[in-house]
Amino acid sequence: MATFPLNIPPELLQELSKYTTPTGLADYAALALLGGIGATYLSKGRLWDKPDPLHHLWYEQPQLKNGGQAGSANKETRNIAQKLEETRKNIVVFWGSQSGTAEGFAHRLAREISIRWGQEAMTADLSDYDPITISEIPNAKLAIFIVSTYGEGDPSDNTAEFWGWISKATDVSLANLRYAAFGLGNTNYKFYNRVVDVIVEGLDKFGAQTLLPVAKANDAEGATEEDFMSWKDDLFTVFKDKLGFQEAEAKYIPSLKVEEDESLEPIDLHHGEPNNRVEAPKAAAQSSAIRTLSISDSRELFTSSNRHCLHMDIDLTSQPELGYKTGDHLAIWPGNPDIEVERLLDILGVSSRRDIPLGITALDSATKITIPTPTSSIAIFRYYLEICAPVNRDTVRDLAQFAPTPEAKTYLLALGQDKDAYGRFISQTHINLGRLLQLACPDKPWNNLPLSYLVETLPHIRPRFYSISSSSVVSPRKPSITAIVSTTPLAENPNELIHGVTSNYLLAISQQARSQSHPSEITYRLNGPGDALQGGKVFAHIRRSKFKLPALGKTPLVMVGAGTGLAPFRAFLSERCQLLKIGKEVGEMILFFGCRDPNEDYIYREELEEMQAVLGDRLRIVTAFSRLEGTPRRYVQDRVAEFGEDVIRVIDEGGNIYVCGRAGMAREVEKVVGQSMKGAKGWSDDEVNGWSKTIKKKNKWQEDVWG
Ligand SMILES: Cc1cc2nc3c(=O)[nH]c(=O)nc-3n(C[C@H](O)[C@H](O)[C@H](O)COP(=O)(O)O)c2cc1C
Repeated sequence: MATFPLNIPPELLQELSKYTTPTGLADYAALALLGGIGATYLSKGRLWDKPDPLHHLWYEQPQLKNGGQAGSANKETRNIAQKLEETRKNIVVFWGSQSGTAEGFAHRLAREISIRWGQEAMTADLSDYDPITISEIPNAKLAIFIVSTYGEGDPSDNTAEFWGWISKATDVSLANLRYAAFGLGNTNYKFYNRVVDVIVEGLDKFGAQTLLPVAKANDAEGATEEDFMSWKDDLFTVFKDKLGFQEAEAKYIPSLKVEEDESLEPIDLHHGEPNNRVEAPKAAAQSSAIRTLSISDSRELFTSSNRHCLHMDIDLTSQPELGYKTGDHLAIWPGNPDIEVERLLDILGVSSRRDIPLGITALDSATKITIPTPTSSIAIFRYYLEICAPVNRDTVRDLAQFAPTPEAKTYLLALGQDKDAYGRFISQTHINLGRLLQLACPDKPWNNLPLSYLVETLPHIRPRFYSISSSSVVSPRKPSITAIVSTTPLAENPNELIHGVTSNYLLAISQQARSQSHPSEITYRLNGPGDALQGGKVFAHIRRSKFKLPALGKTPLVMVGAGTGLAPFRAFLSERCQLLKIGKEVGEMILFFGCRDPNEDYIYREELEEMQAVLGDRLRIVTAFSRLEGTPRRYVQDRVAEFGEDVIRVIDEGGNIYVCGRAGMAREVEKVVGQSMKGAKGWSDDEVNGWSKTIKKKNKWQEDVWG
């Protein structure tokens, strides 16, 4: 074993030596010393996928917040059959969801099953129950699975345990289980809807009986919502024709009570602080708890007509327990813009009662409350519910029953009737709830629309994830993020802009620091609940990622990034510069970077040039510009194809390949590298596929991609 210039406890050294090659460890030991972060950095790379003996050094264990009822299901039975029995439910809708879509579908489905089909149904977070207990669900009951695929064909955090069980279980009989399954995915990803496929394969293998063929939503087509609704129609046909369920008029029956309670003191309320109590246990293995973090610096990397790109440094000094590793993600919890919050309060007629304490209670023991209670309507609309998203067609039809006038009712029923017409309407308007209510009935408040309906129906605010663009060695206490501010003109009405919730919230913070207003004059309560965010702070947490540099500095790298997909490579390169500065060997690197125009959105250009000067011919930067006047459009995948020979040589020499950006781009890159492999080695398609599977398994090909 190499000797270490660090004060590392012997037991830690012994543990580390199991996972890391001596040379690689030496590189990072030296770096760690330089970065002033001690031995903790040594856990990067290979330790990642092993049980992490150093976990506590990096990631604070999530802390549950006292008070409130949210998450109470965790204390209850983990046997789903027992839970169904205790709560007298006939149907369980399990959900596995990362960003909330599958979860929202599960709640909607369970409610519709109860209301329209008179069947007692409950939803269940897959992580709340022991997987084996599905084998005890009696044949008279039904289980429905709604699960999304994430990462690279991976389960969501809350599906991980169930997935592990169903993939590995032996000797299980599910002969009693009757089920239906729906998957959420996107064909831009290589492993399209893999999670639902694996789950269904497992259920069938163990003898479960399916009610109807598995169905899948494809987000690439923007059709997730309509795919879900048509599967739901098919399921309901089975209910009627095969199971003989009787259909009743769909009338809202609340499963929650949301009630004003003036006896509560404001000090006891949840004013909008994020819901660690619910979020933390689900994400415990992957994430830190949600914290209040300062933005120490922010600047615009570029500004064009309706595009901004922000660089922000986050300060971890007030959170000594919190750390990150190069390649991790930072999750930002946004607040909704004032204009939409006010619109909803007004249209519901609750503006003057916005601060009155609200208690939320479950009306039956199978209902889990996921908004912290007690709270207030202003907190609910500003911080807990996703009020800016376009309204789905099911909700449009549902809302008709609460309409203040017969005309508004007729309008909503007609609007929600036709799938294609509604699709066109949404692409022209991207209409959110407040705007829809205003459109349907501009003159009267919607007094009959219960808050409980909105709490049950609207998706809950989720954080947005950003790939950290700094190196944890170079900048251990200041992770940076690089955020493109999303402002999309409506396809059919380019003067109307759709503002991305989190990125515009970040832009407002950044503008405030410069005493300027948001360019579209959108305002937010930037001081946060109870002024917790005063002075440019955000609610945020750090999420572990598998996107990691190899342990050895001399391992060659190919990096392919488009737009803000450059973010993690800025981190990788600065880390490698640091290695070189301390006399370590650094391998060859090729960075492919794509953007529109070098004069518009070539982010971090000067920094890259400086790093190029340090790294010399170890780094080659290959650019692709898609909108440079007078030149043909070029994308990163075109450049990777051009440099195919070099890419293959680097891979053959043991190099790693990294891709960061949109999933569609990542697929194109994979295609062109496959073609280069075929040309160079005379391989067949099968051989290329086999090779690509193997190098991904070995973490030699890693992706950090999004929709
Ligand atoms: C980072 C990321 C990775 C994804 N990976 C996959 C994938 O490997 N396969 C797939 O079919 N869909 C993938 N998707 C698409 C999601 O499954 C899809 O957007 C789904 O609607 C999300 O549902 P949820 O909100 O319930 O998690 C991915 C989406 C994101 C943002």
